[in-house]
Amino acid sequence: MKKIEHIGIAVKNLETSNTLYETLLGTPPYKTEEVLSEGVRTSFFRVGDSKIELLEALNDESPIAKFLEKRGEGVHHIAFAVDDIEAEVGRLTSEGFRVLNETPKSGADNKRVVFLHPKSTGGVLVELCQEIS
Ligand SMILES: CC[C@@H](C(=O)O)C(=O)SCCNC(=O)CCNC(=O)[C@H](O)C(C)(C)COP(=O)(O)OP(=O)(O)OC[C@H]1O[C@@H](n2cnc3c(N)ncnc32)[C@H](O)[C@@H]1OP(=O)(O)O
Ligand SMILES: [Co+2]
Repeated sequence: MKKIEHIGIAVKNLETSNTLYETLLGTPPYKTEEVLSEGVRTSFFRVGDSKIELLEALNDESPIAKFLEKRGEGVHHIAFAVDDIEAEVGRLTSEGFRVLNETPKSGADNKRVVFLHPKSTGGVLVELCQEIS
């Protein structure tokens, strides 16, 4: 794992939270993107070498909608950058972690992503992401 690539935060309203985080971080979001396969609209803020990813649900089936209903707004996942996502999936599977999607899927901001179930990681949803070159 190279670094914390981003921290994902579930929000009810992206525009409202964009304003809040722009004031908090002193910088505007550098991009907004929809990832339809995840049912999310997301915006990204740079923080040093890492990022904050705000996530708004696009529909009721979105994992973000379910999370908001159960837990309310707040930290949803931590994403780690990796060089070789298939190798990391193999390593973590053999260590007993529960991988939610063994085949990487398309994420936001030009990444392939894999999630680990929070029940296998001490209650934190973990995302692995590899930059698409
Ligand atoms: C923008 C694209 C991409 C990127 O490029 O960065 C993203 O970040 S997309 C982000 C949204 N997508 C995902 O989250 C995909 C992976 N998530 C899932 O597959 C599911 O959300 C889940 C983690 C498997 C949970 O789904 P489900 O089992 O249907 O929900 P439950 O509510 O029943 O949860 C079961 C259990 O797990 C706890 N939980 C759920 N979400 C989280 C979480 N984010 N962090 C910590 N714990 C979580 C939940 O509370 C339940 O526990 P108990 O209440 O103790 O049973
Ligand atoms: Co993410």
